Amino acid sequence: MSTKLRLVIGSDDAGFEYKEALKADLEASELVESVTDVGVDAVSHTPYPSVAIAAAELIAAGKADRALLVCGTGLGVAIAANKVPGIRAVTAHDSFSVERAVLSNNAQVLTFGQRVVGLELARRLAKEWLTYTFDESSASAEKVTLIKDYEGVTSC
Ligand SMILES: O=C[C@H](O)[C@H](O)COP(=O)(O)O
Repeated sequence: MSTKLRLVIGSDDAGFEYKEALKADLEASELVESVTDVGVDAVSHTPYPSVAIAAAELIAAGKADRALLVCGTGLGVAIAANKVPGIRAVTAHDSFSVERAVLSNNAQVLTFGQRVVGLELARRLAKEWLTYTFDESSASAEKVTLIKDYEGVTSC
């Protein structure tokens, strides 16, 4: 079985430039199997909740492993993605939080704010994000299970 990641990437208009730059980086990574772009493109103006929910639903359906989403702050896409059952989405603009988002929280969705973080830092954080894998036997796993139990979703 391949251990490479099936990724989804998306943004609203406010995150479009970063989304395009990050997409190119992810597509070039040897840790990535595929990158599915759920928009926006250069002409569409889909609002951030629609993009984030579309991305999160691909993960919830088992069609992707993780998503990287960008809006103005990273907050709106995280809020929207978290409405999809089984999804854990976080905004993180520092290296330690990105690490813990995976290793502590088993978050499948990472979000950035184009109006908050510099592009080169976002690119570096995304690169680091790919290297982490949640350990189901870790002490963190039972805490994540409490979240799953509350939701009543076991598939994600
Ligand atoms: O969280 C929302 C995002 O930052 C979005 O890109 C901008 O939203 P707004 O236009 O409602 O401020």
